[in-house]
Amino acid sequence: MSEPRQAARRIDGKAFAATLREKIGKVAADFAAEAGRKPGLAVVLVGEDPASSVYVRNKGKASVAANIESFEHRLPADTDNDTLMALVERLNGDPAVDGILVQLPLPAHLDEQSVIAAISPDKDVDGFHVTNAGRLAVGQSGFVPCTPLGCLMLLKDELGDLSGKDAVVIGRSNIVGKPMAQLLTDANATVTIAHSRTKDLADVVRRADIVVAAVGRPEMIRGDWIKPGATVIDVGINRVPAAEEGKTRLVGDVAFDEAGQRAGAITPVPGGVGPMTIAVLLRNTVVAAYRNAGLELADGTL
Ligand SMILES: Nc1nc2c(c(=O)[nH]1)N[C@@H](CN(C=O)c1ccc(C(=O)N[C@@H](CCC(=O)O)C(=O)O)cc1)CN2
Ligand SMILES: [Mg+2]
Repeated sequence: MSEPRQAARRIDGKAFAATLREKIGKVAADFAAEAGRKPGLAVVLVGEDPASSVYVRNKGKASVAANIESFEHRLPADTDNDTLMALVERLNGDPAVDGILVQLPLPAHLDEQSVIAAISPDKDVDGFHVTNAGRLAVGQSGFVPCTPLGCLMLLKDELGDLSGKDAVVIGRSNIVGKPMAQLLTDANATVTIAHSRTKDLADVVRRADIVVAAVGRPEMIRGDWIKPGATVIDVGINRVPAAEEGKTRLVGDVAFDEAGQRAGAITPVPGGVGPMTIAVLLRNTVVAAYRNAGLELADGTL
């Protein structure tokens, strides 16, 4: 008779992010002592989307706690492209601002791509500018999008060397799936990118030692798709109706309870990948500050 399986280890992204933020705070203080000013992060929010408002507020609070100057710009929902571009241009030229972030999604009448393109690549701490996407693709140093870099940090902490591991990334967005696949490839994993047209997705996932789910569909990845012992990173944040009338709850793209019976380790939602996004944003901002000030930050410090 086979032994009942041990439940998967829960990868505590919240705790990992807290430790990282503390380290970033110390490096930011060192920067301030050397440069005579704190690193600066400008966050731009257009409109009043409730979730975006919370994320922007959290970014501001996390910045201040990590010795980073926070510049918050809240613009009305009917802001036009020219006004937004003029603000981005002003921030590009502001020496107190090391990082610029425009909170997404933007209202539908604004063109996200042209706004991202207007941000100076050297202040693009989200890593969304084509210049930074290109730098990542060809192995030059630039800014890497926060969510996939946070996932890589959790994976390395959990597994150590990723060399030769079979990894599947489910989702091919410019913000998560594509950069995630690039980072895993650079870490010498063997990477498959799966998406909505992938045939026999369950079988593709069953071969993987590492599963990164970033599809935006609640609990789509089922427990019996998971190879026993695999490491599962769930990027999904989906709000679904809760059992109690009128309430909602957050779930990932992975059916957590099922997958937790087979995985070796798994990130929860909430408390897994989400908190890493903001911690890595602060990290990228401090790195930007050192670069923009022409100061040396030793490799591997952050
Ligand atoms: N310009 C950007 N826009 C957006 C990004 C981004 O990285 N840059 N990412 C998301 C939103 N986001 C940060 O902006 C973000 C999302 C979720 C979390 C997080 O910590 N989530 C918690 C749960 C939160 C909740 O209870 O609702 C978790 O997963 O534990 C942080 C940041 C889209 N836009
Ligand atoms: Mg649009």
